[in-house]
Formats: sequence, structure tokens, C-alpha cells
Amino acid sequence: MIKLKEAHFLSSASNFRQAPQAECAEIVCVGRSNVGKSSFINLFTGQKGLAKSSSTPGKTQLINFFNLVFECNGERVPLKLIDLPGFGYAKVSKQIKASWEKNLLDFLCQRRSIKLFLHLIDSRHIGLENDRRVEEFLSSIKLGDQKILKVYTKADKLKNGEKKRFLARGEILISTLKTEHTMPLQELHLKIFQDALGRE
Ligand SMILES: Nc1nc2c(ncn2[C@@H]2O[C@H](COP(=O)(O)OP(=O)(O)OP(=O)(O)O)[C@@H](O)[C@H]2O)c(=O)[nH]1
Ligand SMILES: [Mg+2]
Repeated sequence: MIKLKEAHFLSSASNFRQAPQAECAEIVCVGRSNVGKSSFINLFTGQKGLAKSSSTPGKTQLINFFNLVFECNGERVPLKLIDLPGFGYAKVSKQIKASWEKNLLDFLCQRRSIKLFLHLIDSRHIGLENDRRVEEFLSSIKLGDQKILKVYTKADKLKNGEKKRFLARGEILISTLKTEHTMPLQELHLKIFQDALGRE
């Protein structure tokens, strides 16, 4: 039995060098702008305003670190959750965008304490070119002690039949609105906790 006991914002960084010291296993949310990465953090921690979300793509512009503490069989287990800016959107010049993306890619490659990459995908739009690029990139940099997990967002926009098909395939389907036919929070906690720590 595990329980999420604490979740706090730690700090922000714009690149790998500014990141806080790596003290524990880390989980990072990766995906297109507006897919629901920041909303996922709020759902996962049960704190609505912890990560800033917005209907305007490009809301998250820095690498944001959150400290979590789980309790597992009486033991306190720290983990870090990381929110990233999205790929593929920014109302800035091409040059600035390229430098942001380079910072992100460098961070993902170099931050060895990341043990779990959560690739968030909009459940209505499977197989987009941008998502295929993210998937290829993550597979190409992944080390032996790192895992990739796909998380399908915005389930409330799907019909019930479509939701059930995701679940029948064993996919992780979530929603910040209607949680019917989505993965229960306790199950999501357990899956992500175990994958981040390499536990079975
Ligand atoms: N209907 C619905 N809307 C959602 C869900 N999750 C997120 N959203 C909405 O989608 C929009 C984008 O959410 P964010 O969490 O800011 O997305 P993000 O991936 O962090 O975006 P960037 O920071 O721009 O990369 C917001 O308007 C959210 O309210 C969901 O499960 N269902
Ligand atoms: Mg965001």
C-alpha cells in the first residue's frame, strides 16, 4: 500500500545547469504544448493550482521541479516530479524557440536522475508527427535504468466505447474532468511509483 503524503513546488530552471541537485528518482512530463502536462501534475498530486495550466498553449516556459513524498509500508520515499515546457509551440522567434528546444533536449539527455519519462499524448489525436518524434527521441536517449510510459490525456473528450478500448489495451487514460472509465488515482500512483523506482 502506498500513499502520497506531500507535494510541494521546489524551483524552476531554464536549462540543465540551473537544475537543483538530484537527490532521488525523478519523473518528467514530456509532450506537446497544451496536451495537459501541468494539469496532470495537479491531478496526480490532488492540488489544483500546484502547476500553472492554461488553455493558451505555451503556458509553461521553464523546467519546474516538485518534491513529492510517498509513504510505502511505513517508509517515507521521496521522488521529484518535473513539469516541462511543451514541444512544438511558442509565440517567439524561430531562433529563441530553437534554443529553448535545445535546452529541453539537453536536459532530458543529461539528467540521469530521471527514471521515468511520462510521454503525455492527447487521447483524441493518436499518431501525430510531433508525438512520433518525441517517442523516437525518448527511445533513442533512454538508459537501462530509465523507463518510458505513455499517458493518454483528456479522456472526457472521448465516447465511453473509445475509453473502454484504451483501458482494454492496458493503456493509462486520464482526465481532469470526468474520471469515469479512466485509471483511478490510487492505481496511477502505484504504477508511477513502481516504475520510477524500478520496482515490480
Ligand atoms: N477537457 C479536458 N481539458 C484538459 C484536461 N487536461 C488538461 N486540459 C486543458 O488543456 C489545457 C492545457 O492544459 P495544460 O496542463 O496547461 O497543458 P500543458 O501540456 O502543460 O501545456 P504547456 O505548458 O503549454 O506545454 C488547459 O485549458 C486545461 O484545462 C482534461 O483531462 N480534460
Ligand atoms: Mg504546462
